[in-house]
Amino acid sequence: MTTPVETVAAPVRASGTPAVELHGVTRTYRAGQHEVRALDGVTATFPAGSWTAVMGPSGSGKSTLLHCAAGLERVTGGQVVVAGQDITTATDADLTALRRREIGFVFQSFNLIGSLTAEQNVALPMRLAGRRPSAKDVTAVLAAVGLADRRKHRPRELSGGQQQRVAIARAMVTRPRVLFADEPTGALDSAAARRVLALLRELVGADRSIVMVTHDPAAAARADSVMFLRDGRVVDHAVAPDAREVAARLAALEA
Ligand SMILES: Nc1ncnc2c1ncn2[C@@H]1O[C@H](COP(=O)(O)OP(=O)(O)OP(=O)(O)O)[C@@H](O)[C@H]1O
Repeated sequence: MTTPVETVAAPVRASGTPAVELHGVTRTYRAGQHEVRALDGVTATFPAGSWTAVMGPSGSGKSTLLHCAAGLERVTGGQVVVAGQDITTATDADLTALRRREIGFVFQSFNLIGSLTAEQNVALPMRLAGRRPSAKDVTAVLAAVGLADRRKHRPRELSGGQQQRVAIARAMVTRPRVLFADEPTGALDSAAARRVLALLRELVGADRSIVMVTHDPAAAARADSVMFLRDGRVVDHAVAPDAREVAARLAALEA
């Protein structure tokens, strides 16, 4: 029996209102006759300005945690607070507004719109929020991810690593406080993955945090701290571990 660990990542730059707080969060799914407890009382704080990796064996609840923390899924019990706002009691309209204002999302499969150019993809979140995207802002974020010269390209005309950098630019353009990344390097070769991780490192700042699910110990080691899940519970936590330590702790959980 493992005792649940209450996690507080401790990056150097932590300050102010936490990016995300989870208080006793549970999420259950009904699968036929059975109930699956994907999250089982998770309490964790993700401070402002921190980069936290979330790891654990397959089925341990990583994606569920990310979706609940980002307000993409409702929790069954407990409380989720994003940028000081309790999203568990928010109306759908408030939640959508908060997500558009405070949250960016990057997925393993990039999720770009194939018929739109890089700059049109980047401008999309602002259009969805009913704001007129400024060409200057769009160009600036594409330049920040090293793709100013690819702004007219469509996703199929870009490499996987370039597509993921467009997806990161799209997530950045609204200047969200929290960037949630679900296996952002999972579909990339090691050189492209390194570039994406270096970009994420540049993004973490006084007011911006990253919560990243990954299976890759080398990717997790780029974060400020690593939270380990098993069976829907936080069972371990490491501050600034190297890749070998991450791999060893993960192997211990998978044993
Ligand atoms: N929509 C759903 N309906 C029923 N069960 C679900 C649903 N989504 C997730 N689960 C279950 O919840 C548990 C946690 O799933 P989750 O996808 O969060 O795990 P994970 O750690 O991200 O796994 P992986 O590393 O394999 O992606 C699993 O047992 C899974 O089968």
